[in-house]
Amino acid sequence: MQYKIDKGVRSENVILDIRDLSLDYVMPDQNIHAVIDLKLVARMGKITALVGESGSGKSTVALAVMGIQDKNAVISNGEIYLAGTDVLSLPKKDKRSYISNRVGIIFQDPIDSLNPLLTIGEQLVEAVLIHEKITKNQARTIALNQLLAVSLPQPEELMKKYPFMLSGGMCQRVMIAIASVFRPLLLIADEPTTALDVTIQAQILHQLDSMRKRDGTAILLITHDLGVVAEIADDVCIMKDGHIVESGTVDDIFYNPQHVHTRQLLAATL
Ligand SMILES: Nc1ncnc2c1ncn2[C@@H]1O[C@H](COP(=O)(O)OP(=O)(O)OP(=O)(O)O)[C@@H](O)[C@H]1O
Ligand code: NI
Repeated sequence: MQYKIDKGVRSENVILDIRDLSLDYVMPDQNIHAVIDLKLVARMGKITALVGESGSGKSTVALAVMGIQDKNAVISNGEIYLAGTDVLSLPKKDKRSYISNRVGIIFQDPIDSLNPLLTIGEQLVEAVLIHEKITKNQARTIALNQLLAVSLPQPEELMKKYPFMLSGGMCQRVMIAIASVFRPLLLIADEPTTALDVTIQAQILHQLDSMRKRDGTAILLITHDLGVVAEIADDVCIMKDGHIVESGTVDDIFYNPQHVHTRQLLAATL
């Protein structure tokens, strides 16, 4: 089967281009229209924020891009172009590796995302070895450098520790180190700072920003916190009830909001 490829998408530094995506959750008594005709673009070296209240469909979008949506999810329409190829048109056998070679993801609860039974070092080395054909020792060196890159002190000691021995903020940095180990084109961060206290939040956002600058990663930042958006995002998509009701640059959204829902969100933040 021929994949759907759009070369134009590639030339404009567009890493992710979601076109008219509709996704339903099929329930015994009804279908929930979780995503409706959604359009969203993420560009190389830019942070695109996907903002909306709880239940608006943000995580559903993230899972659909990763190809790991729940079993009862049905995509009824649309395309998800990742680096120029519509991942929805890829055969099942190619889809997982195509996506996982290009996209990293971090979730709200870093402690749950790490394996409690393996040390930080084991998990990082494993992540390196998935993507590179190198020796364990070489992978260890890369792992140590990754921990330094996310400003974690004493990486040698840290490698020997288990996740429960770390604070939430440290775990989230380890997750960023794991997600960035293969320099993904796109990083999806789903509420990455929600579970953390304010000073740690700022440090994690700083790590995402330096990943964007250093590697040119396109970042899709999912949040309901417009304060975070103002601080770090380039572009913003406002989501409500499965729709994008408004999108634009940070300045557009904050200084010239068009949609009543955007104004309500802004008013609630002040
Ligand atoms: N597997 C599922 N089956 C049925 N409904 C689901 C399923 N997963 C999510 N939903 C529903 O789909 C809608 C969108 O959920 P989603 O988790 O994408 O929202 P969200 O914007 O990420 O919310 P939050 O900010 O709380 O994380 C919600 O109404 C949710 O209850
Ligand atoms: Ni969510």
